[in-house]
Amino acid sequence: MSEQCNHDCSSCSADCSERTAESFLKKPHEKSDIKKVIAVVSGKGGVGKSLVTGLASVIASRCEYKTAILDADVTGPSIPKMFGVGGQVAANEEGIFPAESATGIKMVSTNLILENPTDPVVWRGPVIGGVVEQFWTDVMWGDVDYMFVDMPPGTGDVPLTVFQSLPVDGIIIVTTPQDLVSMIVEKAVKMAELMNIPVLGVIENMSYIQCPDCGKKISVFGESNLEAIADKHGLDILGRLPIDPKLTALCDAGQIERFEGNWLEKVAEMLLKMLPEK
Ligand SMILES: Nc1ncnc2c1ncn2[C@@H]1O[C@H](COP(=O)(O)OP(=O)(O)OP(=O)(O)O)[C@@H](O)[C@H]1O
Repeated sequence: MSEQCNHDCSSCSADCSERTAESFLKKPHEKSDIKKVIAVVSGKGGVGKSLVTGLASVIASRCEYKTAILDADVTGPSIPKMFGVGGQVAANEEGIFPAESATGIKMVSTNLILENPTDPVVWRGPVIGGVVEQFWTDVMWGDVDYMFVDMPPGTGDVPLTVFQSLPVDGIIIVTTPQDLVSMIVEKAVKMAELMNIPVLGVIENMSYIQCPDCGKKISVFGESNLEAIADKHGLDILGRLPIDPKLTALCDAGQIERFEGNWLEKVAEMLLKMLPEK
């Protein structure tokens, strides 16, 4: 403990015995009142984490929750495009105003900060972590029931910063049916355990394709071993998403809010249980 200790670990860099994981938590902006924070993670890139973040947010919004997305995938932000949100977010001397989608989902993303959204983000880990923290501390989010955090892929430096700085209530793990991915799911589960954050469940993306003529489901990547992994770790399976060209088209057109499909009904049930009062 330093001699001038004021017991506010967030303003002190000393690594003393008084410091707890909680003390790394950053305070949100005073104009933010965020009830629940759910992080969407994947052990590796390209499994559809952003798509699941988008769909879960649309479901929360359809359940009439005030919904927001913090796009923590700073180097590969895809949320604004999926929602057809563009331009730069506004700011004043007090802070940053989040952008809003057509149905009123609030969001902040690096792509809404950069002058040109096709500029690559070539920042080092600590800078990226700092940007995510600022999305939490400097954005005037207002009243939010559910905030979904689209995490950077993997279990590295930036996810660690996010888990330490934001009061994450639970995580959703996104996976695909390949065998390699099951190992990666275990990494995500173990990271959540280390951080003491509950795993709300797992969603398998690209689970199958459905024949448009006969309705048969074809497991393109082979049979999934999701049940075995879920059993091993006591995880709920929150849904399985097909590979659906309509979803791709909606994402590309910025129309994700129009998706139809009941693949993630269990997500709605979970949200209604976590926050019965709106
Ligand atoms: N089940 C699916 N059906 C159809 N298209 C899909 C599906 N999953 C993902 N896609 C398409 O792939 C694109 C990339 O997915 P997404 O951005 O969600 O991956 P990601 O895991 O977030 O990637 P990264 O981790 O690299 O950021 C989506 O915009 C969508 O067009």
